[in-house]
Amino acid sequence: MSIEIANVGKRFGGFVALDDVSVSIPAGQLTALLGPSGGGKSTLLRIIAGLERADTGRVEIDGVDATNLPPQKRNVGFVFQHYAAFKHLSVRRNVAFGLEIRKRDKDEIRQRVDELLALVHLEQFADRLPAQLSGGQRQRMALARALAVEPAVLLLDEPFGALDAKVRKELRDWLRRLHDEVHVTTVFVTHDQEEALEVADEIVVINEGRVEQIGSPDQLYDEPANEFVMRFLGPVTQLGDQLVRPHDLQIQTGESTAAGVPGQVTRITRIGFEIRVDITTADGQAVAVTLTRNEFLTLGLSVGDTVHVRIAPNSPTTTVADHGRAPSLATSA
Ligand SMILES: Nc1ncnc2c1ncn2[C@@H]1O[C@H](COP(=O)(O)OP(=O)(O)OP(=O)(O)O)[C@@H](O)[C@H]1O
Repeated sequence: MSIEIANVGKRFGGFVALDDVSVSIPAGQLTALLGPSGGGKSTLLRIIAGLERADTGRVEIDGVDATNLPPQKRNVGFVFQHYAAFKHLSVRRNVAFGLEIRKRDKDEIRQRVDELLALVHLEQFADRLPAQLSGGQRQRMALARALAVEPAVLLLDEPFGALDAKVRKELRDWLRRLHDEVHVTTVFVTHDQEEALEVADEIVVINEGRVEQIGSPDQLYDEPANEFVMRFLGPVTQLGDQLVRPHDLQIQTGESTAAGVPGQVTRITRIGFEIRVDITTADGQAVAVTLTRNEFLTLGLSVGDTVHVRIAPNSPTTTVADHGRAPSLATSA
């Protein structure tokens, strides 16, 4: 089911948490709300769920005005970062909970829970207690429980936030596959740009209560709407007044290649399979370039070499208004 958020505003006392936010989420899509901490992502998710009231604006779910509907009338499933399972109930009973309180038929519940446990790959853990599961398994149980009542919309607030990097990555792949199978309209909150870029069909970048950009991962990466989006989605460096990704810079050596900005290599650092080359331009600007190992070896660079740096054709760039800003390699999040 589709979700339509129109001109939503929310204040906490004098603090503006959401400022005139409008987002259309088509049915069946996997959408990420991405942004820095405190930007308003969770508040927006809670407003969609009905756990929080918007001060202004409208929320429609499947074409129906849900702005004033209580959470239980919205047909949404919700999973938080720190999921509270019933500790004394087995995994099976936890997943069955929503169906039991809806007084569904016993056989129907059993069949549905079996299907769900298979879907989240927890069949062999059905009779364990939540405390006997790993963090990742517990999150999968939480998702099975949220899916049990067949919500029209699944809302996930940093569902993998508390887990270690490897498990997060596994669950990310798994969420993508699950979504491809089940196609329930899903909105998840994350502050991790890699997670959003890898998993989502569409990303809503939210910062300081406002939508900075909405687009597919490719659109955001290739056509960032502004400096904030460019910086937030990955490492950037600055050449002149242009903000650019370090791997979109080209280094040229030799006399005949005067195209580009002259500079001197100040440092060479190997980072895994990439090489980072720090260059100080003739104007004194510090620029970071990343090269593949092969590019680096072909160029045969050493510290102290004089080179020219230029932006590769068709690379995404944004113009930086503030020239005084630190031009070094910076990653957000
Ligand atoms: N109930 C509340 N009372 C007062 N302020 C609140 C309340 N809930 C949220 N806020 C404030 O509103 C802002 C947005 O919070 P929100 O949780 O939506 O951000 P977020 O983008 O989800 O951040 P995080 O990734 O840290 O969860 C924050 O500055 C927060 O302190």
